[in-house]
Amino acid sequence: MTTLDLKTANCEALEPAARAVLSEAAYNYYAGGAEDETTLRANRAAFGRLYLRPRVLVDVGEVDTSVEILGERLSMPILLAPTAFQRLAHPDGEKASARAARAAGTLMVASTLSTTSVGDTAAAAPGPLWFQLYVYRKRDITRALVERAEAAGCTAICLTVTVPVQGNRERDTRTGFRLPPELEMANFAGMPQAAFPDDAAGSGLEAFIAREFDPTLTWSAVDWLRSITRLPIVLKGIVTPEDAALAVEHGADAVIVSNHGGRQLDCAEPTLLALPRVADAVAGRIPVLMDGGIRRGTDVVKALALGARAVLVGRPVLWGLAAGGQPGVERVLEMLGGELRRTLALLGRPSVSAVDASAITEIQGLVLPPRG
Ligand SMILES: Cc1cc2nc3c(=O)[nH]c(=O)nc-3n(C[C@H](O)[C@H](O)[C@H](O)COP(=O)(O)O)c2cc1C
Ligand SMILES: CCCCC(=O)C(=O)O
Repeated sequence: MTTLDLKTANCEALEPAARAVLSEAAYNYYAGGAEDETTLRANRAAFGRLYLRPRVLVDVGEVDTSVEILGERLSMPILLAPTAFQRLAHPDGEKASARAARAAGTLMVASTLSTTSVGDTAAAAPGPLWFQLYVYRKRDITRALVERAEAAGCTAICLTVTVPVQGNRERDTRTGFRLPPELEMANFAGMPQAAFPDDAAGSGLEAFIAREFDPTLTWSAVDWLRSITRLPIVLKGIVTPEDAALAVEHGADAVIVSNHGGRQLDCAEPTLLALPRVADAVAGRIPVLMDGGIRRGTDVVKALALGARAVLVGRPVLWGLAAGGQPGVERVLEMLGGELRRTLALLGRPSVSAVDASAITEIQGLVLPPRG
């Protein structure tokens, strides 16, 4: 990958460059979704159903993309979603992504299933870092993970609630997805949990999840988590108003509208369409974030207009990382941030807080919050 390639690409254009350097199994693990990948495609397609309503003759000489989330001021409402196994993409893996997030003035959510420990990731890029948590059958392990995240200085725990069992990822079954022997799940260093079961046919990750993740998890796990940490709790994977109301009731400090990038329940509703209903149920009591299919600055604006405080990006960061390491991820963030700034100017909304439902057209079948 040359610097020129990085300069000319947009987010989606980086995917082929990443594919060229990834193993077949790693590429398919990153790119893939569950079953027929209906939700994977629908997440992206939903953005095409919404159009923007530019206001003209507005002073956009200064455009402010900054936003505040859980007490942190970020340069833009674009965070790095938690994604597992980043050293499959590049030897610098999670450290490179965390440094790129820092350089861009935003933050990364470090996955439980990282190939770099949360302590090493935090040390590589001092600043705000959230830790994404999966709850294990063995609660001692879960508690130890939370303690490590706290010791590393993480500023929030992001509990992902979309994986009671793994989605049916046929690409990974076909490739027999597993980690190469030189990589481990570094948050479990020294524990049997650091490796996939070695006798599993098909996807090693699926066997690992079946063995370790707690499928009996209920809302009481959120109360338990609250009892063991004072860090803010962000619930990732809320897509219905019913669950949004429960999240607020159980003391969540923020929610992320997410269907796990179409990797878990296929045919789940695209997140852009779920977002306004969740935002409506939350009614401003806590911040609502969203992810799934964000590839352009206009996508970010559409999500903000439907009630999101900020968005997260998953796969584009992996493409940038694979194609160019830390500079590749920096380039992804620069492209998205630049597109966002230009979109706000063209839209006649000189700041993120000036974006409300009046920025988008109404589409039949979409329940939008009332016009601001
Ligand atoms: C390769 C890959 C690994 C992921 N690993 C995790 C993870 O460890 N924890 C988690 O909460 N979400 C994980 N996700 C889901 C992302 O956080 C995010 O919800 C999703 O990728 C957003 O959609 P996008 O890729 O279209 O931006 C992963 C997604 C991908 C593509
Ligand atoms: C399914 C849980 C493992 C990592 C992950 O979240 C993903 O691959 O999407």
